[in-house]
Amino acid sequence: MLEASQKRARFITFEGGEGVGKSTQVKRLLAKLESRSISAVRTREPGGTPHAEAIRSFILQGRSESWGAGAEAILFAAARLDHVNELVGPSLAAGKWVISDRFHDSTRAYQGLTGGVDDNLIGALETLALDGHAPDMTIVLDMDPEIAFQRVEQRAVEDGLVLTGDRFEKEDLDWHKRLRDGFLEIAHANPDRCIIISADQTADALEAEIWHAVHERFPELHDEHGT
Ligand SMILES: Nc1ncnc2c1ncn2[C@@H]1O[C@H](COP(=O)(O)OP(=O)(O)O)[C@@H](O)[C@H]1O
Ligand SMILES: Cc1cn([C@H]2C[C@H](O)[C@@H](COP(=O)(O)OP(=O)(O)O)O2)c(=O)[nH]c1=O
Repeated sequence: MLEASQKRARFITFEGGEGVGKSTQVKRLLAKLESRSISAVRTREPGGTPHAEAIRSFILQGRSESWGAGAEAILFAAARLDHVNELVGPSLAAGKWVISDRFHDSTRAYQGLTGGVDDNLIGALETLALDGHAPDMTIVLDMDPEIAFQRVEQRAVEDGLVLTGDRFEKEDLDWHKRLRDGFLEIAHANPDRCIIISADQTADALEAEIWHAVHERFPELHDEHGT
């Protein structure tokens, strides 16, 4: 029998470049947990709360682009602090698992490793914004950005949209390759928390691999909910 402390709600984040399938897999993992009667909430960054969504629109419309990567890192952290205080922390305290489409590793990868923001600033912002709520597990979806771009284009066609690209989707391929390396570097530096999974497989196969990894990581899923 597991101790009560081992049954606490878990915080799982998905990370990776644009179009690797994070949103798709966040939804699928949530459905899987709910089908096992585990209460869970789906959220995203930047965003998740009204204040954080306001910061999201501001940044993704490109309005802070000229402020530089350091100021943008602070804006993402401000959004994160609100998200953690208003949604992540209270949900976990209420016993709900939280599954987030991006979290603090995105600031480290985009603004830090790719954008050149000093590691000390990134580290200080993490301490402030996380307020002790580091994820229990981070799934890094890894894929060649060229293939991911094709997916993003396809998504735009399916949605009947003209692909204009937001603030970061507009960066060139070399930038996205550096970003990919950044996420891999973060995952290798945090092997207890992060798992790297190849996103270059069907959504069903990816869902199965992710569930296997989550199931393996959290013993409480074996005890009460089976596979
Ligand atoms: N495993 C997959 N194989 C092929 N296409 C996928 C896969 N997962 C998602 N897609 C499609 O690729 C596009 C981007 O997926 P999405 O989940 O929105 O990625 P992200 O959240 O990482 O930007 C969508 O059109 C989605 O339907
Ligand atoms: C959370 C976060 C996101 N971002 C970027 C990554 C994405 O380009 C954008 C979020 O837009 P989003 O539409 O969620 O991108 P995707 O579909 O690829 O997940 O913001 C940062 O640069 N820093 C951060 O801390």
